[in-house]
Amino acid sequence: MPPMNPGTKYAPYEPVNLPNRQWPSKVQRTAPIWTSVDLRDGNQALINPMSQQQKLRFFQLLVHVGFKEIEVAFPSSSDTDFGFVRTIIEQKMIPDDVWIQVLTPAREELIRRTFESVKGAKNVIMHMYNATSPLFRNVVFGNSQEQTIDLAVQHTKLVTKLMDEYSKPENGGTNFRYEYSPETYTQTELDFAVRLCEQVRVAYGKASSTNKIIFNLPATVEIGPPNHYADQIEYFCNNITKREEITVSLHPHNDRGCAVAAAEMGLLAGGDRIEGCLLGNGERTGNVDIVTLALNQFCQGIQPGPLDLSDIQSVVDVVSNCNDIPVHPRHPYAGELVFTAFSGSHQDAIKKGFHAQAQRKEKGDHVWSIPYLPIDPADLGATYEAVIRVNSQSGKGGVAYLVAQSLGLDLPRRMQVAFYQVIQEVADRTGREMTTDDITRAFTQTYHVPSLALGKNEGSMVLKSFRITDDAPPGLNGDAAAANGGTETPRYVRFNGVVARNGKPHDIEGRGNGPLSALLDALDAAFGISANVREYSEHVIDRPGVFAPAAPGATKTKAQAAAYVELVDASPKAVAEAQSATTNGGGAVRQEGWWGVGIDVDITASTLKAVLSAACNLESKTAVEIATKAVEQK
Ligand SMILES: CC(=O)SCCNC(=O)CCNC(=O)[C@H](O)C(C)(C)COP(=O)(O)OP(=O)(O)OC[C@H]1O[C@@H](n2cnc3c(N)ncnc32)[C@H](O)[C@@H]1OP(=O)(O)O
Ligand SMILES: CC(C)C(=O)C(=O)O
Ligand SMILES: [Mg+2]
Repeated sequence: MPPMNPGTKYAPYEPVNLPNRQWPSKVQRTAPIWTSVDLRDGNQALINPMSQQQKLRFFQLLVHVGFKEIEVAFPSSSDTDFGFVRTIIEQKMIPDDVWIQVLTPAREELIRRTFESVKGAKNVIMHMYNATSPLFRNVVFGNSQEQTIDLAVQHTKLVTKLMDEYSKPENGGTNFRYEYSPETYTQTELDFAVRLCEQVRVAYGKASSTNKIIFNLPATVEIGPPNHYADQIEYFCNNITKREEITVSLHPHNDRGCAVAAAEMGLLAGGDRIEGCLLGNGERTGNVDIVTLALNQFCQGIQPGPLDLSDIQSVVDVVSNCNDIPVHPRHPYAGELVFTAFSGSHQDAIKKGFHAQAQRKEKGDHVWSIPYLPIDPADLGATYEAVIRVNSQSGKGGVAYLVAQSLGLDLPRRMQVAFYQVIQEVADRTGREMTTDDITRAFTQTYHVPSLALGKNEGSMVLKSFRITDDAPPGLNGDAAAANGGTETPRYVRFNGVVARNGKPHDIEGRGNGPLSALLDALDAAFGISANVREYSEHVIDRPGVFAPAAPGATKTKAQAAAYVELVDASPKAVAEAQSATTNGGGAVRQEGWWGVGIDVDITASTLKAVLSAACNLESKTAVEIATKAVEQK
């Protein structure tokens, strides 16, 4: 069968003749009026429309989020909808500054029923619609253009009359505004739609600059690209008279997946107001998603009016529960995975971005600028925990970021590589994502860092006590330093200490030009562990985390220091092997290094502990096994 030719089946949209269009060079600087239609358009699209209880819960969320206009029902459709409107009015659940909106078709009995439903409410937007496109005129109503205008005009006059009645104090004293929707606006001839709205405005007779009539221009079905919608809105704004008495409202649906873009371009084209649903529920592919729209504005530095989405998880919970539709994990801003980077290069950039941002902040620059994160997750109530997650696609940057976040440790770059290799191996062996908890446990166990929170693994050699004393041949240390200006002099020290080896205490002793080399000398003498230091660094732990509270025995006021040491095996056997590998390989072969970490309030003690931690790993060469066990034993 030959492939179907869509050109014979589907008609393209009709471009708008708008040679001097202005909207493409405009920039949005203010928030529109936001109107939620979750409880009407969203509700009518559900497999099971919401119960009274669910509608109440949803309504409370909408009020809490800050909506001042809420389409609460299609009251003539069912007892549930009618009853819901009565409940929120009679139980005084509508804040004084909130306008409820109710939708009715242009049918007399349904309009009357709709007015009955809102009796006694303080502020009501009465919303009437009829479809206006040729397809609907011909197929659904069998109406000409003039008959369609007549339908809208006659029923608008009825609306005006009923508004007069229901606004009398004895009938409830309601304040009314009128909204009219030429349903299927985007498929209607534009000049006809404008002519129709002009006549509706005249029939309404109450529009003024302080009581604007709302013309809601729906993309009932999204049939063209977003620039087409914008052209249609700009055309309407240019051609309707008394623009100052009109609120132009946008009501995009998402059939082509472009509702957010259509709304944004429609605002540039002159729209004042948006009707949409939280997280994009609604007929077929949904109404425009107000969460996305509002947060798109927020991260352009625009306060999205009264809307407060700083607790996005509550929004997700209520919306998905009431609609009984889950939120996609990649839904903009709200999905579970939208702040998460698994891949190594993204993690590396994010980690560097956070570091640079902290430095800029110290200089008073607070502007958010982090690679791959268009918005600060904290602004939506999300934790940074979600930002970086580690699996087999992750790199050293991500692992180091999690260690820094959970333990407050800034690993030296080459140690990041070493620990990353351990974690990669563990991820491959276990075949699953490494959680922050997994990585934290693996780290503390691999480097033998005892922690109150994470239990003990002190390794096979534990420092119990120590003393460092000057041990210079006569004339060196202080004397020689004084003699040559106090700068270049080697300083000889003696280490005396007790190290428990596999639980058994040993008095050990050594000499060197500093505490670190003196301890290495002692380890060689006592246990035959011969090693050289390749890298050493230290820092104060100044971030909240597992090690921020003082360790047992530490004074509360003194911060802990972290020391990192990399040792290489200096035994004659290892040195000979390295030499022969270099000779046979034709180039310098870098010997494997073994890292250790020490944490203590005393900087010398943290250094000595780091040496012992590295020495344990050098001796046992089982870092990956230890880490795997730590993860699996959880
Ligand atoms: C794009 C939108 O979202 S529009 C909103 C749509 N939402 C809903 O329809 C949800 C609630 N609706 C309902 O509960 C029902 O449809 C009701 C109660 C409004 C009406 O029910 P029914 O009287 O059984 O009519 P039904 O739903 O079949 O509507 C079709 C009739 O209404 C007419 N009609 C449709 N839209 C309109 C309108 N906007 N104004 C006037 N008449 C209309 C049709 O021409 C048709 O008339 P006919 O029976 O003489 O041929
Ligand atoms: C009732 C109207 C505004 C509507 O929901 C639509 O056209 O999509
Ligand atoms: Mg709609």
